Amino acid sequence: MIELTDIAYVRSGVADLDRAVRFATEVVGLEHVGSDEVGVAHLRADARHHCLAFVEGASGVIASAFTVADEDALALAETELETRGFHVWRGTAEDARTRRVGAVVGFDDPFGNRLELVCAQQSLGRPVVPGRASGITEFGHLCLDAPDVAEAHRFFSTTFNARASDWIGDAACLMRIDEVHHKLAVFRGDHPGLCHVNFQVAELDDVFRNWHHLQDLGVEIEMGPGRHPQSGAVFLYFLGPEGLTYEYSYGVRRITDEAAWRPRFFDPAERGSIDMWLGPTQKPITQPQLLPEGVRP
Ligand SMILES: O=C(O)c1cccc(O)c1O
Ligand SMILES: [Fe+2]
Repeated sequence: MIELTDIAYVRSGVADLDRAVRFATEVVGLEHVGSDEVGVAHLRADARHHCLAFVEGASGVIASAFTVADEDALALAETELETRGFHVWRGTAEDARTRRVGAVVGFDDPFGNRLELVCAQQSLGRPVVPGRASGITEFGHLCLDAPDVAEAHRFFSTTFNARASDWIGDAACLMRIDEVHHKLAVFRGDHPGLCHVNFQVAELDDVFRNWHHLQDLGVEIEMGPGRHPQSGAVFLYFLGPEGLTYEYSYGVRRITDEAAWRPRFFDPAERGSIDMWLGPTQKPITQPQLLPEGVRP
């Protein structure tokens, strides 16, 4: 089993690099880490050099990356994946440099998602310089699409140290690789892809301040503010350029007693299964006399 130590970055192709970078900095509140590289932009949320890299070219996710402990772990992972029948790409020194990692290997998961394993991801000592004070504290999780969520869980939990923290029927599986409720989620989708990238914010108020700010800017709010019953986080999903969905959330639970935790099974057909602030679907009251005094339908 390959031990993933953390999520590292998402690489995403963008047709309009400047627009994607402006949104990620001025709207989302990430830092654009300058470099001499042409056609690639590194976005920073925390101590990682970057957690999001936009690469000029065709729109769409290129790869989602996880860290392993060191070079030896990476070599073992490469061998393990090859033994399991995966074709493994070993990046060159330049591939590693543009990713700001010590070394990188890549492969396609059984569902067509390009995954990269890296070691020695560069950290930056200086404070993050956010493009806007959105309260982002860290890159929280990444969510992939796969046609069969149960199969995806089987893959990630047998090939790697991912454990199911909670299920939303056959629609989603939220998996942890450390104490955080989930760093990786898989949502059911007809095609491989990146469902969303999540950024944790410092305060509950940041979710709502960002909500107002995004509405003022005319950004499409996809869902929320709401509260996930799984991680307990208050969330807000919104749409960035070229189909990249961002999620702010605050208050993700940590699973500190590994032995005691049991995954829960939420029903995607239930309105509250992804947002516990949504009650059962209200049927319109057709008998006004049932309404409290002074309330009109
Ligand atoms: O945080 C969560 O619990 C969560 C649940 C469903 C979907 C998500 O994206 C989440 O982040
Ligand atoms: Fe999420």
